[in-house]
Amino acid sequence: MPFIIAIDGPAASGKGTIARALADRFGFHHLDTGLLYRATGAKGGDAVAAARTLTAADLTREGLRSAEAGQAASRIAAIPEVRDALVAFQRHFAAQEPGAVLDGRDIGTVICPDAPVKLYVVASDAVRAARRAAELGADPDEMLAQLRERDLRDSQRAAAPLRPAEDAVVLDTSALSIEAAVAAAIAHVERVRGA
Ligand SMILES: Nc1ncnc2c1ncn2[C@@H]1O[C@H](COP(=O)(O)OP(=O)(O)OP(=O)(O)O)[C@@H](O)[C@H]1O
Ligand SMILES: Nc1ccn([C@@H]2O[C@H](COP(=O)(O)O)[C@@H](O)[C@H]2O)c(=O)n1
Repeated sequence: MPFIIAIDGPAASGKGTIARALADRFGFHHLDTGLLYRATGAKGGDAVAAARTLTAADLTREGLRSAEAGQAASRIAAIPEVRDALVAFQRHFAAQEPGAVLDGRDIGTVICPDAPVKLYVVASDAVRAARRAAELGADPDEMLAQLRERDLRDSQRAAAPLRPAEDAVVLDTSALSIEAAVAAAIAHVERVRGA
């Protein structure tokens, strides 16, 4: 049976960084599920049709990591039919041997509710804005406003809102280096796997 690691949390909290490192460390597959929503939003037109016809090529479109693509993704991610269209792909991905790491907003709550490891990665608003500003070469105040707007929309939507699963372990990376955050995540996975 594949070992599934579900990682959720608000924007720029460090989910993807930790997810990639865990996949690397344990030899698991990794899926950044935010990319599915970014690619769907970037296709334009009818979002439900875009989600239903998403291809691998759509995921390589230029500009998907931009702040604008993140905002567009968050708007279409509130549409239940868009989310429904992306569920099967994510669950199929998660079923790969020897295991998979998926990061997003609803992995522990909706996509893989039985995952043995669920991490909910957080960091303070100011830290997240500073990290994203450095990453995109953007203004930290502008990033702060955008992150807050996106988090609010993601956590208040009716369909699969952003929230920790009841059995998720919260990892606050505000004061942690990337190395320290990854080490904490690896230690948790090893505890669960050894249990
Ligand atoms: N512990 C950390 N210390 C310093 N910088 C970090 C840390 N974790 C992540 N970063 C940096 O912060 C930025 C955001 O991290 P990352 O992309 O992993 O966040 P995310 O939660 O996956 O974001 P999103 O949900 O928007 O995809 C990246 O530039 C990353 O290198
Ligand atoms: N499982 C997920 C993943 C993402 N979203 C939405 O997509 C937006 C972009 O995600 P990033 O992780 O790439 O920043 C995000 O703000 C969510 O609205 C989602 O709903 N569920």
